[in-house]
Parts: sequence; C-alpha cells; structure tokens
Amino acid sequence: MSVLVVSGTSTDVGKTVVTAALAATLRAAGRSVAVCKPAQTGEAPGAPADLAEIVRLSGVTETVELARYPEPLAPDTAARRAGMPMVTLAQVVSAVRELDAHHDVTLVEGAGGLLVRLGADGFTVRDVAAALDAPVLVVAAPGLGTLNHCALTAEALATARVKCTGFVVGSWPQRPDLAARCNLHDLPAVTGSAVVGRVPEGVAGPDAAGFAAAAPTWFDPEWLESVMIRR
Ligand SMILES: Nc1ncnc2c1ncn2[C@@H]1O[C@H](COP(=O)(O)OP(=O)(O)OP(=O)(O)O)[C@@H](O)[C@H]1O
Ligand SMILES: C[C@H](N)[C@H](N)CCCCCC(=O)O
Ligand SMILES: [Mg+2]
Repeated sequence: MSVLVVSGTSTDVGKTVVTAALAATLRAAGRSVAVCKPAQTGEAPGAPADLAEIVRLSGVTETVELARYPEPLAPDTAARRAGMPMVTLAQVVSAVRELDAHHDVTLVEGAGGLLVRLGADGFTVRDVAAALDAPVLVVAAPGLGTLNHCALTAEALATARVKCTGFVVGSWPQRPDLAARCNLHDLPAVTGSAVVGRVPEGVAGPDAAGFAAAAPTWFDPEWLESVMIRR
C-alpha cells in the first residue's frame, strides 16, 4: 500500500505518459495499481482523457477522476468559468485513501505543474501529497530551461516538507542536444534529487503492448524497488 504523486514542472511534460509507464512497470512486477486524476480539464464529459490514455498504455483497470471541466485551463479557473462545483482536498484525500486500501500502489496525477490550483480554496497537488504524506515524482522536459523549472519545483516541495522522490524526463530525445545531455548530469546537484527515469520520445503511439513491455527499462531499478516496498 503506497501512494505516489506524479507532478511535473509544467503541463505537457509527459506526466500522463510517465504515469502509464510506471503503472505498466508495477503491473509487470505483479503489483496491483490504481490511478487517480483529481481534476481533468480540456476535455468534454465522457471524452477519453488522461486516465483513458493510462488505461490504454498500461492495462490498469482501476481509475478515478473526481472532476472534469471542458476548458483547457487550470482546474479552479475552468470550474469557476463553467459555474461548476470545485473538487475539494478532502474529496481527493478520501478517494486516494480508498484506492490505497485496495491496491499495492496508487498513482495520483496532478494537472499542470506542482502549484496549479486544483479546486476549492486553491488547494494544489502539493497539498494532496502533504495531506497523504506521499512522495512526489516530478516529470520534467529534457532541454534548455528545465534546470530552473526543476529547481523551482524542488524548492517548492522542500518548503512544504514534501518528499521529492526523484525526477523523470517525460520525453527523452533520440538525439539529445547539448543542453539535454548536460541536464542529466546537472539535475541532481541543482535539485538535490536523482533522475530516476527517462521515457524515450515517440513511445506513446498505437503499440500499447510494446510500450508496456519496454516500460520497465525506463526507470532506475533501485528507485523502482523503493516504490514497491514503501510502507
Ligand atoms: N515519451 C513520450 N513519447 C511519446 N509521446 C509523448 C511522450 N511524452 C509525452 N508525449 C506526448 O506529449 C503530449 C503531452 O504529454 P502528456 O499528456 O503526458 O503531458 P502531461 O504532463 O500529462 O500534461 P497535462 O498537464 O495536460 O496532464 C501528449 O500528446 C503525449 O502523448
Ligand atoms: C489543459 C492542460 N492540458 C492541463 N491539464 C491544465 C494545465 C494548467 C496549467 C496552468 C498554468 O500553470 O498556467
Ligand atoms: Mg496528463
């Protein structure tokens, strides 16, 4: 029974793809996995969104989405503009605890970066991690600019005394440029946490079976072990 919050340095960095890769990896290791997306924006009711992509790529069967707002905005902004109720921190904590009670690992994917407001009273995915005493995995872009984004995210986690379990590059280029190659070396010093995975670019296509089969090779095995044995 363990909860891992998957956040990122921003939107579109590959949180959903990394969550799917991790779910596939844990399932291949015989663990039961659930995934919660507290608030989904930018999709119409019933349309396939992040959880559907995770199901497609990983084969996970247990997923929970607590709120959905059609405009592609931060959840609290989208809720306000749509005149729809905002999800609350208590609802998220309760839903994740329920999943955690019945699964080996529960993954929680935020929306956008760490401090994006998910709902009522401006709570963020950092608050979710703090309330659940869960570590945060940070998904990051590979190239120029990511050192600063990762350092800011690490600092925001440390300020709230939330554990950063590591960084994963969401889409690692086939031909990494100079900045991407240097970033791999510099990220641990800049953030105080290790780079614990790299998902190669282009892998989230139609071949879901190929994705799931290759996923375990994208993460550091020792780090994976720590995820599987926590609690
Ligand atoms: N390693 C990868 N291989 C193939 N496609 C990728 C990879 N990483 C990201 N993408 C693509 O980039 C886009 C953004 O990725 P993703 O949806 O995972 O971002 P996100 O961080 O989850 O964004 P959001 O904040 O909206 O949840 C998607 O179209 C996704 O398929
Ligand atoms: C719609 C998009 N794909 C995300 N789910 C929402 C990202 C909100 C980002 C807000 C911000 O940081 O400015
Ligand atoms: Mg996503």
